[in-house]
Amino acid sequence: MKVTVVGAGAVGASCAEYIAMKNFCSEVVLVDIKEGFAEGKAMDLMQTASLNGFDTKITGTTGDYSKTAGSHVAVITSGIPRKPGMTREELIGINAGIVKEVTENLVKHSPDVIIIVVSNPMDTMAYLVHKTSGLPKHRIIGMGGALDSARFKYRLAEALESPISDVDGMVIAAHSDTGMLPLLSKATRNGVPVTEFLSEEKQQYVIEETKVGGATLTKLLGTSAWYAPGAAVSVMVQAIACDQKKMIPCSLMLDGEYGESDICLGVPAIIGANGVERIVDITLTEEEKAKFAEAAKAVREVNGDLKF
Ligand SMILES: NC(=O)c1ccc[n+]([C@@H]2O[C@H](COP(=O)([O-])OP(=O)(O)OC[C@H]3O[C@@H](n4cnc5c(N)ncnc54)[C@H](O)[C@@H]3O)[C@@H](O)[C@H]2O)c1
Ligand SMILES: O=C(O)C[C@H](O)C(=O)O
Repeated sequence: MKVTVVGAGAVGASCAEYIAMKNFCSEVVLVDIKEGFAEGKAMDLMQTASLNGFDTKITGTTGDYSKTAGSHVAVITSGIPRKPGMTREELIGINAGIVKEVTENLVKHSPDVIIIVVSNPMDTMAYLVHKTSGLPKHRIIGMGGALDSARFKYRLAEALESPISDVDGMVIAAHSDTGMLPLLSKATRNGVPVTEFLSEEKQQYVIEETKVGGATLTKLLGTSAWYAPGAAVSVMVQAIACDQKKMIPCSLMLDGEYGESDICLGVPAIIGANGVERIVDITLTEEEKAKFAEAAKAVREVNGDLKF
């Protein structure tokens, strides 16, 4: 299994590191536009191989996409991250051009590739990849829900004062400060609804902290997060590489599912060797349905700013 990661910055390098450490891929190719940067990151990571005990070969290239030929999976992390006080949507002006160009280069050299889109605003960037790549829809997957769900579980465990391994939960809808939908109604502690343990006030705290999870870290770090995003991508790549048929919320092109069409939004899906094996239709409460529709409306407005 050959994986390309475009953008050797904070998220791209973290993603390459987690993929290598889990030892399920033969090769990871890092690509960046900054001269020598991907080569340097690849060399540094390869010098951890004997220390961390992995055999994955990591190489780097400055924009030579012929080195990515025959990739099974490609992860797009190229583009600028937000600074404190910004929204993800404000990145569209610079990132749309980068994502479009990168997509064209990837597909040219790996026509059978499955693309995982990370660059923000992610739901809109995933939509852009659909509109410009010509790839079938099961081979384009936006990463947001896997990360947001991990943050939801972190906040749930904090509120429950429980180990994170006791907690399960999922976030769907948009990967944005306002459009995220943490499904509190379905979150559990060892199979018991978390609503049985948490006061109304604590439930609201968990929801609000989850939704602004990325903004909170951006304020603390001065740039956006990378460890959990890298780990989330590695889980998705592993689900494809090992045909795990794992249920992961991902931003996918909808065609009537959840009442929406011609938009990429976070929904639960089975991820395996073919990329998206199927979208899972779960029952939402009336309030959740309304919030999903509201998130779709906001993402559609941002999509309207795209020029193809
Ligand atoms: N979807 C998510 O959950 C999620 C999570 C974290 C970050 N992000 C997004 O991922 C993106 C990257 O974040 P980061 O922290 O790694 O930023 P970063 O600045 O550390 O890295 C981005 C890299 O992209 C490279 N790049 C720019 N244009 C390129 C091009 N045309 N071809 C190849 N490489 C190019 C840059 O040189 C840089 O090294 C941002 O847009 C950020 O908002 C998304
Ligand atoms: O918050 C950001 O801008 C980056 C990313 O989308 C995240 O959620 O960490």
